[in-house]
Amino acid sequence: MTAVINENPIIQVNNLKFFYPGDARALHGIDLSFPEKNVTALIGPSGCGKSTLLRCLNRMNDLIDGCRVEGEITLEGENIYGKNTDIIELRRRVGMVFQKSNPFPKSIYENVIYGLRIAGEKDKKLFDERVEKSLKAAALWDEVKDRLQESALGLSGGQMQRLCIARAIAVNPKVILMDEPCSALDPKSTARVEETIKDLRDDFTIIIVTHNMQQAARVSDHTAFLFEGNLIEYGLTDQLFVKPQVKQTEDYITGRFG
Ligand SMILES: Nc1ncnc2c1ncn2[C@@H]1O[C@H](COP(=O)(O)OP(=O)(O)OP(=O)(O)O)[C@@H](O)[C@H]1O
Repeated sequence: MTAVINENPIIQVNNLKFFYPGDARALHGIDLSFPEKNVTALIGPSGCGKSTLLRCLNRMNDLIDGCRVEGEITLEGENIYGKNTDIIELRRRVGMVFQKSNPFPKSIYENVIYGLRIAGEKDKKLFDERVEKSLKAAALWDEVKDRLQESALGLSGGQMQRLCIARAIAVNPKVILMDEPCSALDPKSTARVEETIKDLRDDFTIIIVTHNMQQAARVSDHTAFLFEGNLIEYGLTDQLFVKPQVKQTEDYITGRFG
């Protein structure tokens, strides 16, 4: 199914096909546009291609030897699979938060400014500003402001995940990709991260993969439902969950399969 939501799209996916090594096709020609400063959820049963699609958006799949991409993805109008794409700059503009938080064995402060340091930045005043701003945006500042020089590994699981969000924010991305960011968290930490995601939509475009349909319904503005490498339905989250247009979507969200 082709779905286009022309509400200031920041990313456009055009006829995207993705093949794992051995020509195993995981995406069969996806057309989808992600509106700016919105939260879009990718849902669907295990193996439907959610993570593959997400990882195409900042070329994380390039790390897999022998994979192949066909079609086009544009970020602010530019083809990210073009010959002249600077991958490091692409991943600065399209950051990523993983399923399992992955803070570095460094201080909280150093974790947040990590991306700035590797980009060659040395300005201490800018570091200080960026640490405060990013931790505030990730709703972690109040909990850590008095122990910024302590190891990030001493934080709780939920705090570590919000630190990873702060680390992604610190390099001023346009888009933040999140792959099951709450799946390793308890319900209270999940609620904090979900609140954070909702707050971030004022400044960033968020694309989140989730197995949890309640979570998609709580945090996202738009939802895309994938099945066996195809986009089945895409629309406003409220409409998709209340009045799905396609029988397969209805069957999935009502728990008939999945
Ligand atoms: N590195 C890989 N090499 C080969 N095939 C892969 C690889 N990663 C995923 N696949 C296959 O691609 C298809 C899509 O996988 P993907 O991980 O994108 O699905 P998903 O919807 O995110 O699933 P889940 O919800 O279980 O994480 C599956 O058939 C999967 O087995």
